[in-house]
Amino acid sequence: MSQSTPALEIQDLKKEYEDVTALDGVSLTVPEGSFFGLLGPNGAGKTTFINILVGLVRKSGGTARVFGHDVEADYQDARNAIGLAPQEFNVDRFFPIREVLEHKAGYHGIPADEARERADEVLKQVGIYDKRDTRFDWLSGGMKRRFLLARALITDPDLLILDEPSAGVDVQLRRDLWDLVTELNEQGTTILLTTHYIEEAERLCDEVAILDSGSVRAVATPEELKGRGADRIVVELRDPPATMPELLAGDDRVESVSLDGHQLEVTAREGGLVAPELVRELDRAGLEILDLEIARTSLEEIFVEMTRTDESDATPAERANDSVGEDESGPESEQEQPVAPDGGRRVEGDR
Ligand SMILES: Nc1ncnc2c1ncn2[C@@H]1O[C@H](COP(=O)(O)OP(=O)(O)OP(=O)(O)O)[C@@H](O)[C@H]1O
Repeated sequence: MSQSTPALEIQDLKKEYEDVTALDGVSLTVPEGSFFGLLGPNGAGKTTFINILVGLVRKSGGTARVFGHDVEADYQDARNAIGLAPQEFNVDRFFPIREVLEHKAGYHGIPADEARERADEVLKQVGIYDKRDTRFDWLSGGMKRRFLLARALITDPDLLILDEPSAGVDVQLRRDLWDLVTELNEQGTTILLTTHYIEEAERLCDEVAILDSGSVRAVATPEELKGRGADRIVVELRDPPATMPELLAGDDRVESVSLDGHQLEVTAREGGLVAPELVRELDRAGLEILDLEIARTSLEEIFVEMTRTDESDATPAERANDSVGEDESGPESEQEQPVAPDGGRRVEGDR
């Protein structure tokens, strides 16, 4: 396997704002070409992390390199490699959006005629070319998001950073954004995405880091993370016995077995592998199965589990920060059922 320079190499990165520790020694490697998700609750340190990469915030310690360029010692090269679509609408509001893009391109050293071409190209790419002579203020909320993406793409960056791109956008735009960034990633652009929509990370990212209170809790593929939670196997029995024979004895993947009426419920890691063994044992015991369902743990549940403990000890500053995240439409999977709320769930397990 060829060894390319990682898009991001972060070692022991720290940031303190007076008495708040926003980053508490973050180490991460984002391989070139990957689609990497940075997940974390409000106040976890995601924006601080991004702002250090683009030179808006000065780190208190550690190192951060973008394609090998140190974000401080080699600031210009590091910055030129990044296209950032930020959370806030920090745009020059008084110029037609095409001009804003041309200025930005010029700032990065792209000659004027090329800048115009490039501006048109990215406006078409994000689907707002017909608004090219409109000023930013007059765009709809969704168009503003599209524009931020266009502005991030104007320099044809090797690393595209999307900070909460789906906040407050409708389903159609979200899909469009997903298609566009997937295509960019397939063409070789490395993507760093921060999101509160776990479904988004699950669909798009090949690797995610879970950041909580300034520390990385886990780095893994969404699939691996889901594998760390307990799945639920629910079996409906035709004639449940008065006393259930012991099932799955000695299988250390199994966390609980319970019978409620006709319904037998087993919680276990690797539910898909445990289920056939359960079926064999029930069969041997002469118990007829009417229905069987396996509910896999969602990434959402894993995420909530990993970040829950610290929520109650959040500092007032952290809690206050909760209100910063502008009126979001809320998590999409509130209806998810909790699995095995017994504190016994393995979330850090490394198999
Ligand atoms: N300029 C600042 N001065 C003081 N504290 C700050 C500053 N910026 C951020 N913080 C604090 O640092 C911590 C991390 O904030 P940050 O904005 O990086 O989190 P986040 O993960 O991006 O949150 P969100 O999801 O709400 O955007 C929070 O406790 C926040 O209150």
